[in-house]
Parts: sequence; structure tokens; C-alpha cells
Amino acid sequence: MIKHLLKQSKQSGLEEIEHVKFLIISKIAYFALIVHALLIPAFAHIGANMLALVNILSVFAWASGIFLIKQGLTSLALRVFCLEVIIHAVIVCATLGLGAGFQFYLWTVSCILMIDYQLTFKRAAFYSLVMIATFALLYVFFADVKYSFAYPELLPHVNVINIIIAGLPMVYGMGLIREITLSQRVELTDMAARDPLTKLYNRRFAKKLITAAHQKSIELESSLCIVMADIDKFKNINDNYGHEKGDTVLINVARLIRQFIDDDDIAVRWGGEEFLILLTNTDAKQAFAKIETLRLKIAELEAHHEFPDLNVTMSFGLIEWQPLASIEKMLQHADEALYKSKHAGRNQTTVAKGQHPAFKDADAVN
Ligand SMILES: Nc1nc2c(ncn2[C@@H]2O[C@H](COP(=O)(O)OP(=O)(O)OP(=O)(O)O)[C@@H](O)[C@H]2O)c(=O)[nH]1
Repeated sequence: MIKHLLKQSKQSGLEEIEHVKFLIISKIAYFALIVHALLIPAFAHIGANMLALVNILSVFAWASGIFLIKQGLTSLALRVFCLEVIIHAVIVCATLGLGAGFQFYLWTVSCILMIDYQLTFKRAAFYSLVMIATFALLYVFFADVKYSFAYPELLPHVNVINIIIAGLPMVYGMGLIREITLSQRVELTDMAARDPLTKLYNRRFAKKLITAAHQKSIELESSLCIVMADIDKFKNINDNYGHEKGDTVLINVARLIRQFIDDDDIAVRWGGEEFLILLTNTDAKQAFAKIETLRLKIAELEAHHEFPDLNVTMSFGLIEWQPLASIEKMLQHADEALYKSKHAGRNQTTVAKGQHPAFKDADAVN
């Protein structure tokens, strides 16, 4: 239920909490309105006419609150509900005694007040403490009030029902805060790990992933390839078609790379128009074939009706990771291979010198 509500809410952060709170409070308000309306004949039936009258006022208070919620004044509605609950709890306890359990709603209200973000923390805490003090004072002043109406045998059941109904919003509220906190933590971790434009991993975060993938490849004795990739003449794209189009090209290239790699592979926005791809379980020969396919796909990418003459190509440099070599050394070799691709005319893939038997005779494979 909580997850369902969170999914309904598209906002993030405090707005998300406010929106979910709005959904919950709306539901609770309708529920309370119906319960209070049903209690009017019930109280009249047991002879507690005063309570029946109070319940009419309560129905009016809950209906006003619902109206305020519909006007977008959720926080004000919340305060109306809190006031209603306090006054009602005190009057009911003074009339029926504490055995019916209506005093427990004060605890519910004290929790709800703490998640009213329009109140400062100090003020919310103060009001909550007033609720708890009121709860304690009820035991001081009304401990001796005896139930003197019809159906006394039902009192323990009413007590249990009130305890459960009063407790549910507290458990529900804690569950809600827990889910929101968890989902926001995941969101924040993801935001810290990814480049906002391309949604690929950013360089800082990727280093951890690359190190972990390297360790794993050593343990499994599997091959691992580092590929450095750079969009050709990207400055010209910006200059000729505008920075926004340049951004779109970056997004489209990143999407293609993401679609192209396997689940265990890692794609990183390494710099402005430079990307790093880590291909796991892949030797240099396989990586070369794979990257060549990607290169051709990228060259087909920007047949854009708006800019029919816009060609996007990429140059690549790749190296198979020698298990004992450092990440810095491997990145340096992959960069050198990329530089060779650029130097040899761009839109090509170069395998770093002497890195794999399949390429042992070649300085570079273009
Ligand atoms: N639109 C856009 N441009 C960016 C972004 N980051 C970097 N750039 C631009 O990318 C361009 C990179 O240009 P250069 O490093 O000269 O390289 P190049 O034009 O791609 O030439 P070669 O790499 O030699 O093929 C610069 O003009 C940067 O302003 C970005 O996030 N969006």
C-alpha cells in the first residue's frame, strides 16, 4: 500500500512526502467522517446524548477538514483534525471514563503533528508534548470516572478497537517514512553515481566499479578490456548545430552504448565527449569486433531530419587488461590507442600495441 502510494507520487524529497501525506490524510479524513457519523446514533442509543451532540460537531469538523484538503490547505486541515481529536478525546474520557480507550488517539495526533513540515521542528515537538501531557492528565483527572451507560460488557471490545485504530496510523506513518527514506537514499546514491546528462556512471564513481571488476576478473581468470571512446570533431557539432544539439548527440551516443553493452559491462562518461567502456569476459579480439559494430552503429545514428548533413562518428582505443597492471597504466595505454585512432583519421578502433596474440604483429589495428 505504502509503495503503491509512493509510486503514485511523481515528486521527490519533501514534495513527495507532502503528496503522500495528502493522499493518506484524505483517506483517513473520509474514514473518520463516516465513523463519527455512525457514532452519533450509537451514543444516542446508549443514552450519552451529550456525546452524540459532540459527534455532530466532530462530523462538521471532519467535513470542514476535507473541504480544506480539497482547497490544497492540507496543513490547516491537519490542525483542525488534531484539535477535533483533542477536544473529543477529553470530552469522551470525561463522560465514559478511560476504559473505552479514546485517550489513545492523543498519541496518534502527537505523531501526526511531527510530520507536519509547515510547523518548525520545535513547534511540532512542543505541540506533540502537549498531546502527551494531555494524555497523562486524563489519567490524573478522569481515572475515577466510571462507565454508567448501556452495554458495559462491550467496553473492553471498544477499548481494543480504539487501541488498534489509534495505533494503525502510527505504524503506517513510520512505515511511510521508512519507505520514503529508503527510496530517497537509493535515488541519492544513484544521483551521486551518474552523470546527469547521459545517465551513465560518472568518472569518480566508476573508478570503484572498475577496480571491483578488475578484482573479479583476476579471481575468475577472465579477460577484461578497457575501451576509451571519443566523439570526433565534437566541437564542430557544437559550433555548427548549437550546444543543445551537442547535448542531444551525447545523450543518443550514451543510450546506444548502454544498449550495446552487456549487463556486467560498465559504461562511463569519462569527460566532456569522452566515454570509457569496460567489457567484461571479453578479450581484445572479441572487444575489437564488438567495438567495430558499435562504431558502425554510431555512424548511422544521427540521420536526423532536422540536420541531414550531421554526421556523428567516434574513435576508439582499446586494451586488454593485463592482470597485474595498474588501472592508471591501462588507461594510459587505452588513451594512447585512442590518440592513434584520432591521428589516423578518426572513426576507427585501435588496439593498444602488443596486447594480445591476435594483434602481436600490429602496432595498431585500425
Ligand atoms: N554540448 C556539449 N558540449 C560539450 C560538453 N562537454 C564538453 N563539450 C564540448 O566538447 C568539445 C570537445 O572539443 P575538443 O576537445 O576540441 O575535441 P573535438 O572537437 O571532439 O575533436 P577531436 O576529439 O580531436 O575529434 C568542446 O567544444 C567542449 O565545449 C557537454 O556536456 N555538452
